Amino acid sequence: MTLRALHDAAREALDPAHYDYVAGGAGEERVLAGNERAFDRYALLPRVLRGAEDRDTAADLPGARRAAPVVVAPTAFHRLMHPDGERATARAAAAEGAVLITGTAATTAVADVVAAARETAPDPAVWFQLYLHPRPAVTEALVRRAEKAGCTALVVTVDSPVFGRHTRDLRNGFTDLPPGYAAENMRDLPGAPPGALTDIPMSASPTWRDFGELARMTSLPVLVKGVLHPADARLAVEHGAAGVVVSNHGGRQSDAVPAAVDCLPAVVRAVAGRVPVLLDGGVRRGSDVAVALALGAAAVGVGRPVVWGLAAEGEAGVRSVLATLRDEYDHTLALCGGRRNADLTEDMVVTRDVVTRGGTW
Ligand SMILES: Cc1cc2nc3c(=O)[nH]c(=O)nc-3n(C[C@H](O)[C@H](O)[C@H](O)COP(=O)(O)O)c2cc1C
Ligand SMILES: CC(C)CC(=O)C(=O)O
Repeated sequence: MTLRALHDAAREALDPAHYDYVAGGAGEERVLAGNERAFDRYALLPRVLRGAEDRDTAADLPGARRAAPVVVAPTAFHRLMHPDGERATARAAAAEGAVLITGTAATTAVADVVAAARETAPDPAVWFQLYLHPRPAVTEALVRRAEKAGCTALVVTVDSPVFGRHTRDLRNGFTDLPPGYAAENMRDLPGAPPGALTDIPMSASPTWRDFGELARMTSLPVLVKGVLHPADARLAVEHGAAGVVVSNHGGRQSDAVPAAVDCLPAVVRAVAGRVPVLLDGGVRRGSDVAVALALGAAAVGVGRPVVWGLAAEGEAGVRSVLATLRDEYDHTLALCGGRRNADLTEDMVVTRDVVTRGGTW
């Protein structure tokens, strides 16, 4: 099934309020729409006669050597989308050699997510996404939980000092998990009530100093997710980040920010090769992956398409999304005359209006 067909099947399968939770964004959903539209503006200028055989698309990421360049971005509540929930997503990602970022808002505990991944592959890469909790003891407990489970990296989301205003959720009255579901990673934490959406901490107070403390409390690599400004990318590296994820949270936080991919080149320049830069938001085809990699990303994250695959067909649906993007990307790489991700360079990305105007670039 194509990604579009999986989306349509997911819409059929899901409770409309749950569909809207995934599909929707903040405010008027301008950023949500803009993330995808931004990719439409870019075109790839191939190089020819370079030899495009024996392609190898593996990426070296923190805590994930030779991973697929397409990473599963953290998305909440997989058991609402399919009875097999995060376990299905974990098995699919492991089978496809993709990093899975599971998060604090998962409806399956991180130890069970890693165990499911290990049923499929001997050495899967599962990263754990968290927020900086107002109580440092809770943040630390989450870190230890992820370490004990066998996660190979942590991802701290920094674009959510407050919850996003998801217009559709407010309209549908979807403001918390239904009875019978919980954010399982929030159970039995020091001083934290168990598992409701509102227990998932989004403190307005953390600073780079708090991030630095977190990075020092663990030997795992710690990435920062939700950076758009190049100065913040520089600060992230200075405070010990092992990677930077350029992201506007899929248009679910501010509805006034630029498209994620449009922020990528400046962040790549600011980071200057010191750590890998990842990008998520609006990646829907292999050529989007190629554009992001050419603009300097080491890998991309996909959010909604993975959830559509899960809702439509469980583990097989997620595998199909990851395999489709991988195959399309590999094909695009060949058509660009490339054998390695690094063969895609910034000069090969042009904006379509520049081409049509016949201008110089
Ligand atoms: C349903 C849903 C839930 C999400 N939950 C989280 C989360 O718990 N933590 C987080 O850092 N990002 C979360 N995100 C944002 C994604 O990690 C990612 O940034 C975004 O989905 C990328 O855009 P895309 O959906 O266009 O691929 C969520 C996104 C969606 C769609
Ligand atoms: C439970 C939320 C923290 C999940 C989230 O980040 C989102 O819905 O965008």
